[in-house]
This record gives sequence, structure tokens and C-alpha cells, in this order.
Amino acid sequence: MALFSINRYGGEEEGAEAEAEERARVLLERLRQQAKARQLKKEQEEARPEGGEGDLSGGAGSGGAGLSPGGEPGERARKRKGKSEEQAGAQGQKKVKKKQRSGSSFEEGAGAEEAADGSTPSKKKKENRRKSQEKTEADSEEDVSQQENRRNLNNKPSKRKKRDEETEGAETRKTDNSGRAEEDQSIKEELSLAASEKEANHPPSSLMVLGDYDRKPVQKVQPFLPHWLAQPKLVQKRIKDNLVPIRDVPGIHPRLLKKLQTNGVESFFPVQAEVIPAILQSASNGYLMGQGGYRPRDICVSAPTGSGKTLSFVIPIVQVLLHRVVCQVRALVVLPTKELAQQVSKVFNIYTDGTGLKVVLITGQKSFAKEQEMLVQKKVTGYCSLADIIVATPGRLTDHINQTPGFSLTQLRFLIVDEADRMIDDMHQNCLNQIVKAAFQVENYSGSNMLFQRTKPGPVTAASSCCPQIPLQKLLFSATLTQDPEKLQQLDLFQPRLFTSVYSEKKTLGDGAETEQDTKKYTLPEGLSQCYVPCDLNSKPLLLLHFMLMMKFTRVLCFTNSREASHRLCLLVQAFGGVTVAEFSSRLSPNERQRTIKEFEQGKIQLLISTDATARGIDIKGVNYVINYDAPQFIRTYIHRVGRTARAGEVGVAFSLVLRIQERRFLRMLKDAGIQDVKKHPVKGNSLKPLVQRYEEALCKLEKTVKIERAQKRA
Ligand SMILES: Nc1ncnc2c1ncn2[C@@H]1O[C@H](COP(=O)(O)OP(=O)(O)OP(=O)(O)O)[C@@H](O)[C@H]1O
Repeated sequence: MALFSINRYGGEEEGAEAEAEERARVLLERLRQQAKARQLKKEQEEARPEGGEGDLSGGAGSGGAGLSPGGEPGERARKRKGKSEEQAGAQGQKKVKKKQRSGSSFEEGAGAEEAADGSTPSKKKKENRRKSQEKTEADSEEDVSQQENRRNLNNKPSKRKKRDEETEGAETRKTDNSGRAEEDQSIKEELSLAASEKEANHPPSSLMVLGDYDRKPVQKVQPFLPHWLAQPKLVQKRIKDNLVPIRDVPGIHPRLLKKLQTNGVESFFPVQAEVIPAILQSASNGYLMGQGGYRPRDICVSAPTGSGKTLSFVIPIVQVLLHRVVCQVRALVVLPTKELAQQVSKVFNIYTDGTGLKVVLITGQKSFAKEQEMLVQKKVTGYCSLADIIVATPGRLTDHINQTPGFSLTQLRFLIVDEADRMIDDMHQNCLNQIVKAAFQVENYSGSNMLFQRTKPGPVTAASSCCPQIPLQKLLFSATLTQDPEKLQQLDLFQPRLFTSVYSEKKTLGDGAETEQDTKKYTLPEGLSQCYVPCDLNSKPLLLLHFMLMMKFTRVLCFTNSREASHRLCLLVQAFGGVTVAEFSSRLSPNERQRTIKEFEQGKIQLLISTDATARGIDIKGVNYVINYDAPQFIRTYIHRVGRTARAGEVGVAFSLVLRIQERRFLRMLKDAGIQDVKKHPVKGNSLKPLVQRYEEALCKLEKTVKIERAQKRA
């Protein structure tokens, strides 16, 4: 707006001499005020920086009253307020505006300027004026802009006349000219100061207009988050310091308490202590309706790897479904990989054992027909469900939604999306949409079930409120849950609640005056130590061997970026000897994979070289070290990989081998995610020397093995 009015001012001024006079008169008055203020504040103003916030308020105080010849106090205050608001948001534009105004002043008042130059004021006076100008720079800009605005508004002659009467006495033409000249001179000086340190030599106006933009630090723009994201329920990160005895969490069924104890769970981890009661509360009126008859709020949980998120949904779901009468699919857990689904279904099996609740795993490990048999049974009266809880991977689940007769999700009460950030990815988004569509599908048979049929939530009407509907509640879990509201919006969450261990921190800026919110994006387990080893490509295998053989690392989970790399590295270490090593990737069959994990957990394998197949969610017991043999390219991959150690409040160490060429990018990636405590751990070339000869021999062996493998493949 201010910019607009300045432009308009520039255009009008050429044809409005009377306005120019008035302007000069006002300016003269302002300069008088400035002179007075200058006398008083000269000493302290010398040290004050140009155009600061303090200057703005000081200038306003000293020149405010005298600079409103035609303006009413209320109007002036209003304009000033508006201006200061504008200044907060448009610091960068300010300089440009000044230059624009200056440019037009030079054009419009050429004659007056010459007169002022001819008068040649003394150096001291000039210096004083300059300092005063510095002090009132922002104020001058504001006042001139205000007067321009005022003139634009009050350009009728009668109004102008009235305003003239309010001005302190009539000014002579001569005074106008000199006032005008002084103003122009002041603006020139102001620009000159901003442009360079050569205060006395004013460069040509054209250069001043186009050049010299002050380099100001770009202010960080904080995203505007919805309330539920901005004000989450915080979950403690330190597990061991915040254990809650299971009996202290209200509302847990005695049967489940017993089961928990039998399985060695005496206390709940912080995330469990927060989330279990929240889910139980949302189903306190039974699973057929939300608390108080209202639709329950959806829940999002973002807590570090290994913090116990699985139990935080298993326990309340089992408890809510304990008293179900008819077997229907009430809970559906979707996970991105078979191994994860298997792992979660195991936990469900433990806690549903002896309850009559049926858990079915749908991952494609069994034939489609076999899975269909596990899901539905055809009776004379129609199809009936054989599953209360389904744990599934997206692909196979959508196949059943589309192709299995009688498979129904219309009674679904809980949709649990584990590793939710991954599931929101485009790849799986379609699956989630299909699940929701199936959950709200209207079945075309009538019967007692009709009572519990539901329609997609919409505005409450008399018709919709007369018939109770089973609510569908979404529960999202991840160690790296996105905070992007747009992405989360895709899930169509209903009044969501966020439980998170990601804390925002107040940060003081360099000048100490301002603070900004430094939002950490992700958190890692408390017991995790992180190091990175700068290296070159050739030394990477030697470094791994150094860690295993000389540093005596045990139970190491080592990640590469491809299954081929995992395989070769495994062959190389085997050829080197001295380390019990195995690989884990899609090269292995599901059974082989299971066996490998088991042997690793039993300590039979000391080094497990894996692709990212084990990076996410997999709970491998007793991993002491994670080694990122290939540096991860994405922060989420890093977080999930290193999160395979230091689980459940234990300690663990993560090493990342980072090529020197990758070092900058790697560190920036961590910094951007708010991960700062990664130590540099250089390994000297001398430490690797004893390994070199054997390594060369191992390379030769590897070459032969690879040739044999290729031949076998071709055969
Ligand atoms: N209350 C508890 N007491 C003891 N051990 C627990 C408790 N809760 C969970 N655990 C154990 O902690 C480990 C990690 O739990 P879980 O796999 O649920 O973590 P997570 O938060 O889902 O991790 P990720 O994000 O990597 O999937 C598991 O071995 C689990 O058995």
C-alpha cells in the first residue's frame, strides 16, 4: 500500500505545484523538530545503527506531534500503526521504496535542489543533519508517506485550505524552497549513507536508485501449522527415567495386566503410558460408538525408534475388542513390509491368546486362496468373517478387498497405519483410500447388520443422528511422522490428536533481540551415540574389517544401499575370514530371512550385512552397533537404520562411513533434521595397514567367487 501511494505521489507531483508547496512547508516544520531533538540526543544517537527499530520509535516520539499539520491524532496513530506493522513484514521493500521516493524527489524538485546546494551549509551542520536524519530515517519515511497518503485522500481545494489553517502560520515561498531543498538534501544523504561509507560524495541519483541493496539476513519463515500439530501432547524421550508401572495406568483389564507381566512387561514406556489411555478413553462406551456417543478423534503418534509404539496400540485394541460378540473385522493394521506385518501379528497373537479374538496375517506369504479361507467362511446364511484383527501389507489387502467374496470392512472400528509416513507415500496412498472406501461401503442386504451400517461422515442431520454408526478411528504411528499438514490431510483425519517426542526449541538470534522457533523434525533414541568416519571408497571394506577384527565389535548390523552391494561385501568378509557374517536382502527366501535374523539374535552371526529391508520397524534383539557402510541418502532412512540399535531404552552406537565427497551433504542432511550430536571419528591409515595384505588376497578370492556365481547364473 505504501509503495503504491509513493508511486502515485510521484506521478501526481509533476502536475501539482500547490501540493509541492504544502509538502515543503510540512517538511520544514519537521526539520525544525528534528533540530530540537538533535540537540538533546546527539551524543547517544552517534552510536545508534541506521534504520533500527529503536530509531523508528525515537523518531516517532520526537517528530510525531509536529509532523501532523493536517492530520487528526487518531488518524495519524492509525496510520502509524499500520505502517509499523508493514515494516515488520516488509523490511526488504523499505529500501526500495526509499529509493523510489528519492528518485521522484530528484526529478520533481530540481530547481529547489540547486538552490540548496548553492547555500553550502557548514560541515558541522551537515554532519548534525545527517545524524538526525539517521535517527529519524524510518520516521521521515513514514511521515512523508503519510502526507502523501493524506494528500491523495484530501486533494480537494477546500480541504487543503482547511488543513493549511491548522498548520502553524503561513510560510513564505522562499522558505518553502529552502525547506524543500533541505529535504532533498537529507534524502540524498540518507541514501548516500546506505550506499557507501563515502558520506560526503553523493553519487549520481540514477546509481543510487538502482544499486546497493543492503544484505540483510533472510528471516526464517515458520510454517503455519494447524493447532493439533502446533500444540501436541509431548511424550518423554527418556524411556528409563519415565517408566510407568503397568498398574498405575488406569483402565487396563486385569487379564491384560497379567499377560503383560507374563511377557516381562512390568512398566509402560512413556509413549505407551500416554497413548494406551487415550485410545481406551475414545472407546469408553464400547467399540460401537465413541465417547459420549461422539465420533472419536483420530490419533497420530510420533516417537523414536524402539520406544514401544507397537504395544501402545496392541494393548488398547485387544482390550476394546475383548467383549465383542460377533466376529467381524474390527481392527486392521497396515504395514509396508511382510516382515513388519509378521512382527506385529506376533505381538497381537501374544495378547489375544486365550481371548477368542482371531488375528489373521495377510502378506502374500501364503497362497491367495489360503488367505481367503483364513478370512471368510461361506455359510448357508451368507459369509461370515473369521478375523477380528487383520495385519496386512497394502498390496495383498487390496487384492482381498477387490476379489474375496464376503470380505467386508464395513464393521471396521480401528484402522492402524504403522510406519505411517511411508504409507502416506504415493505408493500406498491408493491402498488407504481403498480401505476407507471399503469401510464405508453400503451393503445391499438387509438384516440386523443394517442397524450398524454406516455412511461416510458428513454434516450431522436428523436422519444421520437417529441411527447409531460405528465410528472408524484412524491411528497413525511412526518414528518419522511427517509434520506436513498437507500430506496428513490426505488421510482425512478427524480432529486428530498428536502425541510426539519432537520438541520445538526457542532459539535466540545473533543480536539477542529476537527469538524464533527452531523446530526439530525428528528425534532419536536417548541411548544412541552417533559417529561418522570420513573415508575414501577403497578404504571402506578395510574400515569394516578394522571395526570387526581390531575393535572387536559384536552384533553389528551393517547397511548397504543395494542387495548386490550387500552380497559382494558379505562374500568379501567371508573370504577375509575371522568374522561370522551373513547377508539379509530380497535375495533370500522369507524362511531364510527369518532363520538369519534368529541366528543373529542368538549371537551365531556377529555381522549381518543388510539392505534397507531391515531398516524400518524390524525389532532385532541385541544389536550393539549399526554401521552405515553406504551412507544413507535420505534422513528418514538414516533415522530408521540407526534406530535398529539403542532400542527399548538400551544403549547403542551408530557409525556411518562417509566418502569425503559426501561429507558436506551428509552433515547438512543431519543438521536440517535437527540431529547435531554426530561425532567425527577419523580412522588413521596406519590402523588399517595390518589388514591390507589379507585384504588383497580376499579380493582375489572374491573375484573367483563372483565368476563362479555368474557362470552358475548363466547355466
Ligand atoms: N513396556 C515395555 N517393557 C519392556 N520392553 C518393551 C516395552 N514396550 C516395548 N518393549 C520392547 O521394546 C522393543 C521396541 O518396541 P517396538 O518395536 O514397539 O518399538 P517401535 O517404537 O515400534 O520401534 P520402530 O519405530 O523401530 O518400529 C521391543 O523389543 C519390545 O518388545
